[in-house]
Amino acid sequence: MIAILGAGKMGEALLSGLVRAGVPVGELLATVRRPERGEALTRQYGVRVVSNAEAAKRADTLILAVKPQDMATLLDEIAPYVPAGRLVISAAAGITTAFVEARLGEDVPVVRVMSNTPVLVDEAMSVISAGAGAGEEHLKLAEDLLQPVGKVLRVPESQQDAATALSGSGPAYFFYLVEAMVDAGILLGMPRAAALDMVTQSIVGAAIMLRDSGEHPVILREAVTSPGGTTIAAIAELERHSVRAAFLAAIEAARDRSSQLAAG
Ligand SMILES: NC(=O)C1=CN([C@@H]2O[C@H](COP(=O)(O)OP(=O)(O)OC[C@H]3O[C@@H](n4cnc5c(N)ncnc54)[C@H](O)[C@@H]3O)[C@@H](O)[C@H]2O)C=CC1
Ligand SMILES: O=C(O)[C@@H]1CCC=N1
Repeated sequence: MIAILGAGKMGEALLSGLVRAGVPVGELLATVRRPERGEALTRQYGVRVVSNAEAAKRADTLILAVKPQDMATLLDEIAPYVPAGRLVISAAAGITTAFVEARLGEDVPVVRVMSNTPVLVDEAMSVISAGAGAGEEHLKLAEDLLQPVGKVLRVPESQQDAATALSGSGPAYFFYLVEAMVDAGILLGMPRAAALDMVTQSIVGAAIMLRDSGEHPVILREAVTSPGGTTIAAIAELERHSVRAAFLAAIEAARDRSSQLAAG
């Protein structure tokens, strides 16, 4: 039995992925704060919604998907019901495995995962790390759960805040870029729907080339950039506005914010 505690946006995305991956819905439990939310999840997926205490008692694997700020309260609530050896997977940004172990006991194996919303289309990037009490078998269990919904990478826990900043938040940067490019299309007099189509297909095509060609992004960009042409005119403006430096600073800020989240 697998329980998702705090089935909000990320929890529901993971839940839907597990269902698509063929986990029988009878093997899944969810917990929520608002009853209407629970009813909606049961209606859509047929999942049983239970209390945190019941989920902690019954499930072999607990996936914690509440906001970092709500994690201490949730852990204190379930601590009396989580027996030694139960696998706990924390999906919250910034929450360390030590934070979870300190509240559930050192004999509870904890795996920290940072996934992202493309889990909804089975294209997640999930980055996992083992806590002090978790071993190969626990990492393998977490991998087996996450592999059907995307790619899984193991990293040392010291790199989790960086992974959160890069791939956890990553989809938001691309959506932001798409918004900005569509605005540019509007500025040039393009209808919004057509602009969105052009930008979306360009980002999908570029992403697939990047993933499937094995080529370095610089090579792919150079192939688009003709001498004296249009692309270099645009790149010159991006450089003039320090867009590369802005990305470095932005992702560094996200990493720093992730490392502060456990403090509330
Ligand atoms: N949204 C995203 O792109 C990503 C989010 N995350 C992480 O996933 C976690 C959840 O984020 P979201 O899904 O965006 O937030 P959310 O607010 O949509 O989901 C959290 C859910 O937990 C519920 N909740 C809070 N306390 C509870 C309790 N004691 N018992 C039962 N349910 C409780 C809330 O009612 C809410 O529905 C966060 O820790 C975040 O850092 C990680 C990667 C990506
Ligand atoms: O913005 C956040 O804090 C969460 C973590 C990674 C993506 N969304």
